[in-house]
Amino acid sequence: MTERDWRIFREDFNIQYKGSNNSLPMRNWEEGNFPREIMKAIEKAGYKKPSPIQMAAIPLGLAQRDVIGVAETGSGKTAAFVIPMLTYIMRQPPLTEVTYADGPYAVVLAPTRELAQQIEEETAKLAEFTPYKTVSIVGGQSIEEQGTKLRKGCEIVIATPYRLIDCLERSYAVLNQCNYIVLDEADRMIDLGFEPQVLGVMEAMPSTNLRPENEEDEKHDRKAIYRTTYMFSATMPMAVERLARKYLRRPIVVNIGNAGRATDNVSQRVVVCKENEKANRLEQELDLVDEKRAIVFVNTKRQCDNVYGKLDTLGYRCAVLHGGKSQEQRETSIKGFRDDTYNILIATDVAGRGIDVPDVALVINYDMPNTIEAYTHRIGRTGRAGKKGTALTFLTLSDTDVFFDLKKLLEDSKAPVPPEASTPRTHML
Ligand SMILES: Nc1ncnc2c1ncn2[C@@H]1O[C@H](COP(=O)(O)OP(=O)(O)OP(=O)(O)O)[C@@H](O)[C@H]1O
Repeated sequence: MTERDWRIFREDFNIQYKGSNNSLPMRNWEEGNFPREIMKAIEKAGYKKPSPIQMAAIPLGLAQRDVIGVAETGSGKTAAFVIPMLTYIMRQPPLTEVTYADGPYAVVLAPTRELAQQIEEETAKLAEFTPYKTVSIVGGQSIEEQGTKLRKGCEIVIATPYRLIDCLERSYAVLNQCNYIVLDEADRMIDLGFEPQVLGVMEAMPSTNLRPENEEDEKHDRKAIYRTTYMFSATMPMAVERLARKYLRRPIVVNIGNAGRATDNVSQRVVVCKENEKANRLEQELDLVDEKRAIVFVNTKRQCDNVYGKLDTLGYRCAVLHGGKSQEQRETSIKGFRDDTYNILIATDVAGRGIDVPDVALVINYDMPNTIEAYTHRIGRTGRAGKKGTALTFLTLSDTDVFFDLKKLLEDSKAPVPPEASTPRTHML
């Protein structure tokens, strides 16, 4: 293809690069030249063709370039970093009883337990035909058991930052030969105050393989191993850019679509109402959705239990997901929502990020979140993998702080803006 053809190809898939990049997008899986074990897993997963973020980011990971990936929710970011990660590991000497002691070859950090476990499932799916072991290191489970699993050795660790730092400090984990790190939902990890722990993990990795500051000093030996850092998220605030400047070497920014914009597959509706009208409206909406899957987001654990109590009494098949529940209760809720034991999940923002349950038809913001980023991630739980979805938000006079950002996002998405939500804040007060 000519340069003009490539430009048209990038425009068709809304792929934008920033940084000195000489890798071309991967138009189909065959162009990735992956080991056959990985191709077999991709075929078994039913991934007919790569999604745009995979087309752009996978070739960069294969070339061991540092990548900042910014894409809409539900666009396939997980496979976009897992596939090059597995290919990188397959290029390393197989680990043995002895060399396992130097730790894993790769680490993936995620902000929440649920997202870490979902990444572990996607990794297990894609690594099915390889001999590689993955250990999940998240809170809410016994750290001693996790230490035992780590001592047995693994190629990949998927972790939440706080628990991994705890394991490093107790010498349950070492990262002496880890040259591949992924920071998924990086903005959320910073929001949650995990920056010190993320820095601690980066510092525990060998610095000998950092790509040189200037390109001329790069080794021109194709077999050279450089540390690869992948940073992914659907929004990219300043704090994350600062982290990238500190730890990534001449990263290539891959932007698919307009970062932070709600996906086009989600039709958004906003209803302005009073707090005491929400329960009735919720019932009306759930009756319309019939037995399809719906997620109802609320802002507090108390509200979560309150809405659950109302719906359970009315006979709805519903479950709750919030930080006040035990890890076992949270896993039961997610598992039951996946296997259709429940078709309604009532959740706080712990489920808002990165949770991927197929065929969620409706997301209801029973409470409007406090930030527009949280709104974007919540509604991204529907309209995934190219399917359509609906998001309905109840807005009250106590949400005026976010009216302006919401109105702008709705206008950008060409979604209807209720007249009450478009009046200036002073008037509302
Ligand atoms: N190439 C593909 N073809 C079809 N389906 C895919 C492909 N890649 C990933 N998927 C599926 O799409 C869904 C969304 O993938 P994933 O969870 O990685 O999205 P994401 O961009 O990480 O979303 P989030 O921002 O919520 O983390 C998953 O069910 C995954 O199995």
